[in-house]
Amino acid sequence: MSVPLLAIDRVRKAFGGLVAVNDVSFEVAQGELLGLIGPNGSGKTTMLNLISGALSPTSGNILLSGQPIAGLAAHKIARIGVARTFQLVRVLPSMSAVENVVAGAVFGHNRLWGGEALTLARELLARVGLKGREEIPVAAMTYIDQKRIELARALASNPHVLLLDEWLAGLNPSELRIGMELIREISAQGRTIIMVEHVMDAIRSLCQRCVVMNSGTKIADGISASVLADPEVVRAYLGDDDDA
Ligand SMILES: Nc1ncnc2c1ncn2[C@@H]1O[C@H](COP(=O)(O)OP(=O)(O)OP(=O)(O)O)[C@@H](O)[C@H]1O
Repeated sequence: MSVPLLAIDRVRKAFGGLVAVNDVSFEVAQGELLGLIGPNGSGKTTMLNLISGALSPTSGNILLSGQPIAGLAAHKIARIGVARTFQLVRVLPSMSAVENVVAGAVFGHNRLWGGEALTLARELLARVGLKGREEIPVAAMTYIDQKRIELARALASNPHVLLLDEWLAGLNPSELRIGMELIREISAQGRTIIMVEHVMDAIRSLCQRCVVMNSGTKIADGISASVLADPEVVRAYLGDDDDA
């Protein structure tokens, strides 16, 4: 059997007495676009923080192409090939769009410098729909454009795995369509993606498979259409602010 690109193996994260991630295991295949869903506070962002190295697990293993990465510093994991976007966009506001993306190329897995980094940054900005706006300071750009920049910056490191933390949140309906199309395109180019998302239409339409967490525990893992119809999953969401 071939090694999965990413293996989460009985990963646990406790904050004092609160178990935010409770012995969760799942695998992600090369090229897969996996949805990671669950009600508010179910442990999704904590899981992304464990994969990207912002947090160390209390126990369990995380393997990227068979190599253990759990507990390594975030910058090391970035170099090995994991990039992410954040729930609240994190861009460098005083810098231009292209400078932000160059930063991703310089510090990530790819590590390009100078002209090469600049060329890649311009290509990626065009790909996310920002051609002609490369030199504008990020602070002067709209929210969706800042999200595009953050995505381009993550892609600039040419990551093996791209983690999207509610990348579609806060977009209006027409921006949402554009955003979904962009994720679809990036996935079609073969990039492996885990997307944490509350927009269920996006999960249904983009992710063939999804993993569901509730109170830190994995409660479902499978084909999105059947997982979303699973009574336990529906129950987990009842009473939650699912804005889908
Ligand atoms: N650094 C931390 N210290 C203490 N508790 C934390 C920390 N980070 C997360 N938690 C707690 O862990 C639980 C899971 O939080 P997490 O942010 O992972 O959930 P989530 O599924 O991403 O939620 P949402 O959909 O609302 O973003 C919550 O109870 C949260 O309060």
